[in-house]
Amino acid sequence: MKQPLLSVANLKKHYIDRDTFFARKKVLPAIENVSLHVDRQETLGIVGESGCGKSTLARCLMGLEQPTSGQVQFDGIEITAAGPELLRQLRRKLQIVFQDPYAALNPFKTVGDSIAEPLINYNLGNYHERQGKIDQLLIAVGLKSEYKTRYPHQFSGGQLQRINIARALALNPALVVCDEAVSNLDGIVKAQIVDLLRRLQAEHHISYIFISHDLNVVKRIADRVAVMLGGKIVEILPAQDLENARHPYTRYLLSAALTGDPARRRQRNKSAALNEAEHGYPDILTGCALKHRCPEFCEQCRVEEPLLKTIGSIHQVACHLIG
Ligand SMILES: Nc1ncnc2c1ncn2[C@@H]1O[C@H](COP(=O)(O)OP(=O)(O)OP(=O)(O)O)[C@@H](O)[C@H]1O
Repeated sequence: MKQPLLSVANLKKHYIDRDTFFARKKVLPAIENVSLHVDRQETLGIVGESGCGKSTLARCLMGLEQPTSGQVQFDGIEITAAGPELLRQLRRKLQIVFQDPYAALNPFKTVGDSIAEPLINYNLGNYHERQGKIDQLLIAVGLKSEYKTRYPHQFSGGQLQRINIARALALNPALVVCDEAVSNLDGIVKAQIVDLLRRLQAEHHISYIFISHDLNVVKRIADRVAVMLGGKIVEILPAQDLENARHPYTRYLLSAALTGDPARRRQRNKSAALNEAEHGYPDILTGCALKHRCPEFCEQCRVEEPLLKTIGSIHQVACHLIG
């Protein structure tokens, strides 16, 4: 059997919140027992609402943050046990694209200099070779090579994200983590960047971890989708099976993603009204919100007492969406 490019086993990250006034410590479990893998040239989508632990997971996978426990193996090498030099070498193959394309670039540097930065850090090529590589990268992401002398403020958000992608590709990575990389972009530009990522994947044989709170975008790019809730992965399923997902939280996310369709929205309003009449809660979250009335649901999504707070806020979001 082929070894996955990335495998994660029982990963946990707990933050400590120190209350200086009362000198007390509170443990904040950001991620809990996460296990997953990413194959070569595969895109794993990670979806979940704000605060569910997606970015913390990304930072732990990249070796940017030390997990509390668990293992992350990249290309057969244990990242969590790697020393600084090994980590530096591994990072060549592991890149990240962040949400805010402007903040990710130095406003005082030309975009050419920003793209050249990783090449200089790893001592790759001389000045002329690097200029050639910058030209190639800009063209690969659909921009003109002349743009390399311009500054970030001279570009649109979509163009800036293309520049960030070019920089992420400079070291020929095997895995790129896209952490809400298209969330700040408008509809058509978002779709163009997703298409660009897919083309680059085919051309450069890259794997992606594509993190987003937007299931519609994830469906467009991912081969498999991991659904996160309260720091845990509640299910991982092939993207083509999403519509038939059985897990109530995945169904809730699908339902929230459908709010743009007026017919579906009316249908949901009707079923929510029926459920509200019966249980006092909308259908999607009946089980979670009414834990004690529906233990079967809670067992299914492994909801524990501390998570009920998160569920409570999700419930409010759902009520809001249903209107
Ligand atoms: N450095 C930190 N110290 C303490 N708590 C943290 C820290 N970073 C994240 N957290 C907490 O961990 C939880 C998960 O945060 P995280 O940013 O990973 O969520 P997320 O799903 O990426 O959310 P968003 O989509 O809003 O960025 C949150 O409750 C957050 O407050």
